[in-house]
Amino acid sequence: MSVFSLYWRVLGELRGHAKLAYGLVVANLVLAAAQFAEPMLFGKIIDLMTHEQPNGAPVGLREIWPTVAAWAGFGLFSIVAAMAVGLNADRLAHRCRLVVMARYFDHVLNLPLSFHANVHSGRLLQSMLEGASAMFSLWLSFFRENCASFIALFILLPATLFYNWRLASLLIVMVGIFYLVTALVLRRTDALQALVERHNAALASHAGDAFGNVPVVQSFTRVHNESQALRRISDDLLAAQLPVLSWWAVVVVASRASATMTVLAIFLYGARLHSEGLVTVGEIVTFINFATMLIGRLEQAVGFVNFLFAQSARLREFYTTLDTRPMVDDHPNAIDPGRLLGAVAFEGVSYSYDAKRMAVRNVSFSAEPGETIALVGSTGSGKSTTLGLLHRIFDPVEGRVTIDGRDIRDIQLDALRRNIGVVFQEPMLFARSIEENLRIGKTDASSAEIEAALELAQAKDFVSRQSNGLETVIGERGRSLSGGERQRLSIARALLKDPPIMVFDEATSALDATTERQIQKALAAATKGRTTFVIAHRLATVRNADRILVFDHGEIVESGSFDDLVKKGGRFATLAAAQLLTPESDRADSGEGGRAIATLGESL
Ligand SMILES: Nc1ncnc2c1ncn2[C@@H]1O[C@H](COP(=O)(O)OP(=O)(O)OP(=O)(O)O)[C@@H](O)[C@H]1O
Repeated sequence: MSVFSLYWRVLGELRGHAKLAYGLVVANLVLAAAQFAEPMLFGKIIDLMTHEQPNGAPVGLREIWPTVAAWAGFGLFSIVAAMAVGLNADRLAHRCRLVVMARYFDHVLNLPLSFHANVHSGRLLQSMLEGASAMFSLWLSFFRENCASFIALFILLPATLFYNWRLASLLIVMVGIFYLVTALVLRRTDALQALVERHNAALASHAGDAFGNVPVVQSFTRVHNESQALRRISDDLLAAQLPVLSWWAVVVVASRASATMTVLAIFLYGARLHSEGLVTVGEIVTFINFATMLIGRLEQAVGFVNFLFAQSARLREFYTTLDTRPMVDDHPNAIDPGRLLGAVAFEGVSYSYDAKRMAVRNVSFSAEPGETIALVGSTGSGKSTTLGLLHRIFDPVEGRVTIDGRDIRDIQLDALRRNIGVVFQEPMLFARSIEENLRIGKTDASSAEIEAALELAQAKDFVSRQSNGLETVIGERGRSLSGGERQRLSIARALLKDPPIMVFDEATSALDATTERQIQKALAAATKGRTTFVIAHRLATVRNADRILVFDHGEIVESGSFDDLVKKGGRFATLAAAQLLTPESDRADSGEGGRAIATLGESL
């Protein structure tokens, strides 16, 4: 998108307040005309004062006061009108800034997880704030300055030809030269400005990345290296920025020089025309005022173009996100089936992230309501992708997923997700109170329901130990809680939602043995009466699953109950042997993890 079509789109954002916006444009037109009338009336006053009366007496105040009064009237009107325009423009810009921010916020929250997997959340926040504030400045400058400048340059400047075409031609030549110099500088700086923006983005993303990984930076003693890397980017940024600044300095010098030259030319040419009786002194004064005013407008216009180019990368990034369409969307005939029973079937499902390699290939299985299905297999074998297809993070490229016999693409997305509770590997809690975090599962949950969910999730004790109980605010991503406490809260949250289908995506993999045992109890409660899918690396945790699906390279290579699979002596049996049947070697190999497995192995 070119810079000017970008600007056009930014102005188009005002369409929600079209009446006020058009009113401000008309007010600008009137204001620009009044500002042009002032020098003309001033020139008239000079002419009246220098015009001798027939009796040779000097012109008195009586002869000139109506013109002076009109001049003062226009001046006063301009001040009041400019104030009214400024105030309303300010209000409009503030209102619209909040509107576009809210639109961006809603849109980003609706974008699929596959989009969020590839974009840094800090970058999205920055883009929302910077994009909206760039728009705010552009709207404000449009109504306060650019609209009046546009009218002055394209309507009133040609109109001066009717006033005195000779002096008007000088003004037009000056504006023409100014335009050429600016266009040249824009051409020269276009590529450089793009480079500046690239370095700016690199600077922001490097800093964001480092801030997000402070523990790693400190423990790996990388502070110096990270600072050095930031300085290198800063040096590149400065190297690209300096030539751009030099070119814009050329514009400033050219504008000052052309201002002085134009005033001088009007003065000299005007003096010659005056000696030939072709202009009056008042007209010369009028045109000198015109020139000064136009130069002011041109300087404003250059400042604006410079600002627009500098903001273009931010605006593009803002609109790129806003234009990203969710890959999964509601089918026009999609329905809300209410609460589902939870009979899930995958029928020949395949999915590819990059349209080259299949992450999941021809996966078929079914689960009756209330059954527990475990997905196991080596890392990267397609387990999370398979379950992502169940709650429609993305849609299959082949095959279909059904619930209660209905293709999930025929179910409204909100309705589908209301029926599926997901406990993520990373608990993902909000920097809000424990209660607010739990209520995300069910906004209108009663105190008794909250208590019951906490009890089932084995979370009641630690919550009551918090300084403010349920009111305790748990910090960014729940950092003031331990990993196990966070995980139990996320299970309680899912339990409050009370969906017929539950998905546990490696919910216990990062926990110690004691916590894992507590969470196992919570999981057992959470799965009762629901169709449950569990991704697990520790096979002890899926001992009681109704069916285990063993994944390899995106395909199901074995399926059956724990005992059947162990008896079969295939891939699962090998994995189980490594984890459960040789606890001694595990103990030696993996310390605490080994002990956990051994303990669980014994309990099986
Ligand atoms: N967002 C993504 N973009 C591109 N490829 C992806 C993405 N997510 C996963 N993949 C690829 O798809 C394949 C399956 O990944 P998936 O996460 O489903 O495996 P997994 O069995 O759940 O692994 P793990 O046990 O390590 O979580 C892998 O090769 C992975 O690299």
